[in-house]
Amino acid sequence: MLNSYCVATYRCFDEKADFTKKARGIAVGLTVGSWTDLPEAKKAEMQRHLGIVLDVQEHEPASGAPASDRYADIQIAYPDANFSRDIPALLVTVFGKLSMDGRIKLIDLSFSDSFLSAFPGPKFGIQGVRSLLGVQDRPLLMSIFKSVIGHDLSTLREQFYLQARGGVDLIKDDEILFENPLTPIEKRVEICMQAAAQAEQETGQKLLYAVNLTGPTFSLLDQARKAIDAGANALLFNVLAYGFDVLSELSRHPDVKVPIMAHPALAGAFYPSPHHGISANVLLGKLLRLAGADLSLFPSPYGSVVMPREENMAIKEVLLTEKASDYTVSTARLQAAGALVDAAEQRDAAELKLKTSFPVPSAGIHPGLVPLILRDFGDQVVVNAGGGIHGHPMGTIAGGQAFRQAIDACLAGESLRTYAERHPELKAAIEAWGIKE
Ligand SMILES: CSCCC(=O)C(=O)COP(=O)(O)O
Repeated sequence: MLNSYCVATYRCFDEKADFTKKARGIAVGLTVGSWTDLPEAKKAEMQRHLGIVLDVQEHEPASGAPASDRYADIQIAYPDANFSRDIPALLVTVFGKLSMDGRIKLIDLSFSDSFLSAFPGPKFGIQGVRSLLGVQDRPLLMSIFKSVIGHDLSTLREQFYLQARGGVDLIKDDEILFENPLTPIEKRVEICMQAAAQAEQETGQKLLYAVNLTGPTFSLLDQARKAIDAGANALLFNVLAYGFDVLSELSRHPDVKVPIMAHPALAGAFYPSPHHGISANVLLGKLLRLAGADLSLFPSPYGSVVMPREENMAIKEVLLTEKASDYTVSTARLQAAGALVDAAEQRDAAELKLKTSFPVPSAGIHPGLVPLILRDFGDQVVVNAGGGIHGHPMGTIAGGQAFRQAIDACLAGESLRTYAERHPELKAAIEAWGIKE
């Protein structure tokens, strides 16, 4: 019987393992359990459930490096017949027990067309977010609420207004602001949207406010409805504390009519080790886009909490790509490895049906980093800052303005330093934080 397959790529470290044997062990162990001991008749029956080794690339340690650096990149194809069309089932299949079995990291995932088509992906995507804001021709700017715990609604309103007046396109809640008696979600949305309307009258600029959707899982949809009914036009969600499936269910729900911004809280427990966990491009890229995040936040290579640049570029690539081949594995490749492929289910489509998601490199961002951000990410990026806006020597409004000026300077092809001669807010920001080139 024919089949379709999702493919996991692992980096596996071992000083002396037979990696080909290890790969076969994974392919059989995580699918049918045992193979060589099965009678022939049973093998025929189980064939469509059997994992297949697609590739094993061994890498010996460089000269002078310790033997423990020896590793192999192993690719295994898993039959879709073994799991339901949801992210928990896929993750438990390909990296459930295996994630605890030695020095092994999940470094990539590809999907069959059949699996992919179970996911609508981002409801808005980059184009949808841009249309809501009416901004098509430049990178977006986001500001983060800071010092929100223990403050009341009027303080929050004031903080929101100052951020909005600085010319930011989006404002997000701090991820540590939960449901609380001082600033409950509907009240928070109400006063912040009033401040947004006031600022819009003065600046002519639209704004999205991503309110933090928190609480027990089963009450999240009601919380989202409450926030949206109160006027929320975006949601912030701490995806990894809940799981990808919770995002997936929320984002596809018809009542959730606003973009969802995924916060990376807890991601450091998964991606930074070279030997364990899930790589950043899978965790904060492919899986978030599949689960429906319209925007994905992650640490940048330039600021305070850093992620290596190549990992940032890999996340960007998978959030922005429109090529189906970046998310799928080719039918021919599977067939060459002996897989019994159903070409209609696997399908080699040219274009990915998922909308693109905005990359949001974050943490410790100040105006002097804007040239680097735009060099690496181009126009399809959200420049995001908390301290880099509120900590501006001339205040929060000037903080937003300095960022907008830095973006304008880059788009005009002018250096920040010369642009700053005519823009005091940018000048003050550069004096405070410098420029990184
Ligand atoms: C680690 S990525 C998330 C960034 C974030 O949520 C944040 O609050 C960053 O604030 P900052 O003052 O460093 O811009």
